[in-house]
Amino acid sequence: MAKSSTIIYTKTDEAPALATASFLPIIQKFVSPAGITMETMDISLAGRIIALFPDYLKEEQQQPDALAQLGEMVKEPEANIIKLPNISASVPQLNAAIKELQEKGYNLPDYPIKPQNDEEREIKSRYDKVKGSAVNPVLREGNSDRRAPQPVKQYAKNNPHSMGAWSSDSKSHVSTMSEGDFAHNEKSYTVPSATTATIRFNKEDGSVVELKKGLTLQEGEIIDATFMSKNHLISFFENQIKDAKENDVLFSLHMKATMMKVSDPIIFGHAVRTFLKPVFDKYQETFSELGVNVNNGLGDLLGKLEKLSDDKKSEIQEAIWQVMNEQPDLAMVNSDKGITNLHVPSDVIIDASMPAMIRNSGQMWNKNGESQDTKAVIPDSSYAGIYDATIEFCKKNGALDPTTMGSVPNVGLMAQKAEEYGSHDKTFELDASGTVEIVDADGNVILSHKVEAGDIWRACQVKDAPVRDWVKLAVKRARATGDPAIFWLDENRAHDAQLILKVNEYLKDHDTNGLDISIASPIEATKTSLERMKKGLNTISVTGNVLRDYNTDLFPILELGTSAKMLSIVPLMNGGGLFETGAGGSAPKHVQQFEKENHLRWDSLGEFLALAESLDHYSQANNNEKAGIIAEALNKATEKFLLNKKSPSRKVNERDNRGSHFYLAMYWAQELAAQTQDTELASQFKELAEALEKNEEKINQELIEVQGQTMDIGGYYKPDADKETAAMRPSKTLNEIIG
Ligand SMILES: NC(=O)C1=CN([C@@H]2O[C@H](COP(=O)(O)OP(=O)(O)OC[C@H]3O[C@@H](n4cnc5c(N)ncnc54)[C@H](OP(=O)(O)O)[C@@H]3O)[C@@H](O)[C@H]2O)C=CC1
Ligand SMILES: O=C(O)CCC(=O)C(=O)O
Ligand SMILES: [Mg+2]
Repeated sequence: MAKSSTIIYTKTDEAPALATASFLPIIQKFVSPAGITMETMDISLAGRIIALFPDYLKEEQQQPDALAQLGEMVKEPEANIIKLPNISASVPQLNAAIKELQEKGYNLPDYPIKPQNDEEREIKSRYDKVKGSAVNPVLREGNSDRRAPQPVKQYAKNNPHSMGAWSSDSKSHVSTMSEGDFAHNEKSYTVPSATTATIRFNKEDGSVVELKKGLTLQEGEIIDATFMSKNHLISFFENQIKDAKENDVLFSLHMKATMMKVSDPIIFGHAVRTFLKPVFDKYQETFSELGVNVNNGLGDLLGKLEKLSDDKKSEIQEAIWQVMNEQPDLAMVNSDKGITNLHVPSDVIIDASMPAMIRNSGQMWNKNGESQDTKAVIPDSSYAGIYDATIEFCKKNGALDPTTMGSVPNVGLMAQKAEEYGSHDKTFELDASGTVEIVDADGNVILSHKVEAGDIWRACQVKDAPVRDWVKLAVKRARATGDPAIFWLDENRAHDAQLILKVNEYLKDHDTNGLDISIASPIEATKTSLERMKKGLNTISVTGNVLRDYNTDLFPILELGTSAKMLSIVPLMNGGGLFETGAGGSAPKHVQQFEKENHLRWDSLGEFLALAESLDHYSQANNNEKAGIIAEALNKATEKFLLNKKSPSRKVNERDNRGSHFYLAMYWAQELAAQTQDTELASQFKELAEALEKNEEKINQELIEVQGQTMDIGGYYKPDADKETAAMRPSKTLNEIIG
């Protein structure tokens, strides 16, 4: 049970976890006068791994399964959770985290990629629970409301970020499949009455495999099935590699291998294999012996070569470089270190990578560290069109102007593992040709596909209650803002056609008088939204789960320069509140900078916004006036923070994340001292405000003088808690004031 006096602040990974070590003590100081306890729950990758293996660990090493507990909590009306971004681990990240924990004395088993016996299969199935996007879908028992708050938008208009210029002769473009992909093979069905289904694979040789049993389907639920044809995918890659070479553009693959943890690493693997086909043809046997898993990227292959004798290693490395030379240049993740777009599946994540490319004149980095026109390869065509439409818009109109452009907030359907993002347990790479079918409890075949060996088949679900709630939230946002709302749904797509029937039906439950609510395909909706945006007008995008993810990086990155400044609320369907911080991730490169020179450029604005919403929700849910006043003061402090430009600098020896927290605290205390609704609170915070003001210079100095040195906090995935605290709270003066 969630206690009603408690707000949960999640402990996650990387930059957000570092920021928490500095910011949480400040929060605790400010909320305690309202009787609120801030409790942390550890959902970091390391924490989640440890929680999986109590039977392998010493008692003092064990940790409870905080994610499972939170998963229950979000269903209770008292839930009030601030959720920071966490690592959605690819296999290379998972392996690195396991290795770090093993080195710290945790007797954890290795992750068995190809389990050989029951014990290994059991270990793998445990690890698969923490792999990829394993946190967000569990916590998201509500739909999402993501937008740029007014002061943030105003700040961007007054202080525009750089936007790379676009020219009409840019060769950059999006390439996507025109047949054989998930989009083109999709079939969809709305369940008339509750049933329990089975996913059955009738193989060509006559054998039958039950891929999944006990799939419960609720009345009114939409279920889709589709597959990606391996043959079509490979010939698509072959054509695109050739085309990139001919047109002298960088080849760049954009996937969501973290969130789409089953399908997308396989697709990624096919890209690597196709790119290096002659090498794979020649050395397949050696690669199998080495246990190369190409789904983990070129990095895995190169790493495994280290096990070979020097001669053999050089021979294969030589062969790889030779093929790489003949192929088009790859977009680079890090040109200095020679890390390509195909090295690690979690290095290039489409939601963040495509907007970054668009903001950078449609260019990515080549091996010489120069930016160059790029072919963005997005195999499945379900959503690729929105990036194509945006790129074509920029070619025609030039870059958008942050000082005048409008906004595209989002209302996203994501509750209860909606759509593709809940498909992992129903995604299969097929080992033979045959027919995959979903069969209901009465033996009726609901959906069926003919497949070939190597195809990736998947089913996606969306329950009825989340759809109703999503429509309600869309109407609410349209009413609150007066802005037009567009449901981004394509009547020609099987799933969307089913959803459109529901949207039209459920809109009737609301007063939509005077509101401008329409339905348009994602491509048309992109065009309309961009045209309006250029004129300074706002358009609410009401989308499914994948476009929620894409749009809440795409538009914010163009509008605000980053999605870190988004307000990201999840009104939980049972009445609680989940407050996500920003729309971005955990920015691993910020940690690298921190370790190199003790400067953390993570901007906690997302945390400030989420915290204010959480306190406001708390105040209303518990009739706690003080919490409301503290929330309002925080919002005012955040405005002042923006106005006075106290965000972290990107450069060492200037104010970083820690210094930005100091300013937030000072402004927050000043606002609380100045308000007149609660004189007790005012007097409590007056002294604090004065102490912070008086020591401003000294604290700044203490926070900056520690920078410029390497920083070791005793680990990456599980840092040493004391070292982390010491690193993130280096100002003695500030610590004494905060306590
Ligand atoms: N909700 C969640 O839990 C999410 C988790 N993730 C996870 O995050 C990791 C990294 O993903 P990636 O796709 O690189 O996306 P990120 O959002 O972490 O990073 C992309 C870039 O955005 C900028 N950025 C994002 N947030 C901030 C911030 N608060 N302050 C300053 N800059 C910020 C940085 O750019 P620059 O430094 O150039 O300014 C950063 O390099 C992955 O493990 C991914 O799975 C990703 C998205 C959401
Ligand atoms: O859960 C994840 O892997 C990423 C989530 C994400 O990118 C988002 O919600 O915007
Ligand atoms: Mg995202």
